[in-house]
Amino acid sequence: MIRTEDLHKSFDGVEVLKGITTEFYQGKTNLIIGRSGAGKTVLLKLLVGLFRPTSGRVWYDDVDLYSLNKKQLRNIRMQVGMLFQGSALFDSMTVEENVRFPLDMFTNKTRKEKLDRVNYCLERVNLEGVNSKFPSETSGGMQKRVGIARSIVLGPKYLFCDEPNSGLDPKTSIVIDELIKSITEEQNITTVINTHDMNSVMEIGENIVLLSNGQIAWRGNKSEVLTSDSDTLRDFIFASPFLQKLRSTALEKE
Ligand SMILES: Nc1ncnc2c1ncn2[C@@H]1O[C@H](COP(=O)(O)OP(=O)(O)OP(=O)(O)O)[C@@H](O)[C@H]1O
Repeated sequence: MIRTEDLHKSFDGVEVLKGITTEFYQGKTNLIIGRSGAGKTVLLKLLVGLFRPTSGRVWYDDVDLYSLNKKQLRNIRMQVGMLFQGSALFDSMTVEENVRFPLDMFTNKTRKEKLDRVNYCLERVNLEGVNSKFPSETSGGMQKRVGIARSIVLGPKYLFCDEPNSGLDPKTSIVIDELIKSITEEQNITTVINTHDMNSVMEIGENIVLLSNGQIAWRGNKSEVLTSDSDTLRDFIFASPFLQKLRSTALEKE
């Protein structure tokens, strides 16, 4: 589990996060949602340790992230997988080399052990046999799956995904969402996903944190979305008249 405790973050005196206290559960897909500028990326960066909070704490289970020295931080980082927006693959490396990269960086495994692990992860994302292709020779959805294989190659306890569906069509997005959810469950990972995607909210929203103006405006799961009486949530999720009508119809049928 990851827990934040009264997290504040300011830039040049402007407060962007105003006291975030919440929990992200193990074995679940935890979603951070909210309008542009709400503070989602800043929160994700604080969770990963890319920014320091102005005040407050981030707990990885019983470890206080911002009290760690460099060596302890490196140990925690080895337990963290990251899936970046746009996949962030190295263009000059093959798929195999991309997925192997964290193993080369952080482990002393033999070449054979690394290859076995890479092949296992590629198989897990249904990409066996593409080892020698370059990212430019694969589709956006395949690149995303290579990114997922790379993010799980070290067997992370914690997985952070920044807009995993950006640039993907709705069907491929669902495939990626389902893949992240099933890997999260099967490997009991604490997965935190920053997303704008309403399909993701309704498909894999097991613990949803809605940020608005740097604060938590609502928290719940996908089945609570439809019936919530939070105005902020309703304005965000059911932004179009079409979706508002769909919601009213669903509520009438209850
Ligand atoms: N490094 C920074 N320095 C100064 N201000 C920043 C910095 N990073 C973010 N901000 C500000 O923090 C606020 C929240 O930004 P953030 O990127 O977290 O929003 P977001 O919810 O992720 O939006 P989007 O969905 O558009 O990515 C914005 O007003 C932004 O300008």
